[in-house]
Amino acid sequence: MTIERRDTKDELGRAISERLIAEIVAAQQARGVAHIVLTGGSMGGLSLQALPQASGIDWTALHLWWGDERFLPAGDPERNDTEADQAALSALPLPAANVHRVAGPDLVADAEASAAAYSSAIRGDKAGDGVFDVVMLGVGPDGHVASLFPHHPAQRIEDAIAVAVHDSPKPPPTRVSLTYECLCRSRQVWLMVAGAEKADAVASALAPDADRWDVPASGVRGREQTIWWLDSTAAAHL
Ligand SMILES: O=C(O)[C@H](O)[C@@H](O)[C@H](O)[C@H](O)COP(=O)(O)O
Repeated sequence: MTIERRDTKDELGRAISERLIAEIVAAQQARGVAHIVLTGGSMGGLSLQALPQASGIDWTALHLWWGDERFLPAGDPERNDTEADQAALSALPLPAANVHRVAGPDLVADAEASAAAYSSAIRGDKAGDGVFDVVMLGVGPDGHVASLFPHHPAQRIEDAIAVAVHDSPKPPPTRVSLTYECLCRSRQVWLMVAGAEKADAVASALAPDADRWDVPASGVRGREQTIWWLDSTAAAHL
């Protein structure tokens, strides 16, 4: 586990974005393809900011996924992918088929059907082992990651890649999330946190006795690397 600190949220976002480009290039060199999981939240857009100017990326060999999605129709301003589109994706020369969106109510009957379709997409992909190169996750002030919330039963689902989440404490109430099992199969997991209101969650997640039921962010790790990207205010209680 590594902690990367930067003074401000902007510096943090820039550093993440530059490192992301380096990891995409490295994955493509090593395995011919890069599978990256994006996050919503305020760090989501910041993490993508340098991509439109990146050189050295084979755009046809880059696949993008999401750690969670709000169960809303395509293009809804509240969807995590809409935010990513606006932040950078629409400016990237990426084949549309490489952008793996979570289906909303315009495409499937319910969040269960969406989670099943998303799981099949991950399983059926060329990297069908579900091993992502980098999973990026924002962390909520309550310690949630993706749509795995403290004391929420969706956290307890096993033997699944993605789950439907109902009655989310953070609106909107219906979502689809990757499971711990899937997230922790990734090579690298990055937890990206900025802001004083997250300092307690960061300290709790990094405490040696942290329990993921109480602090979901403490339960995700990469197989090769786990990086906590923190600005100075989020790191204040460490
Ligand atoms: O669907 C969501 O609600 C987001 O994906 C969520 O999980 C987010 O990443 C965190 O809440 C951190 O968000 P901020 O960085 O905006 O605080």
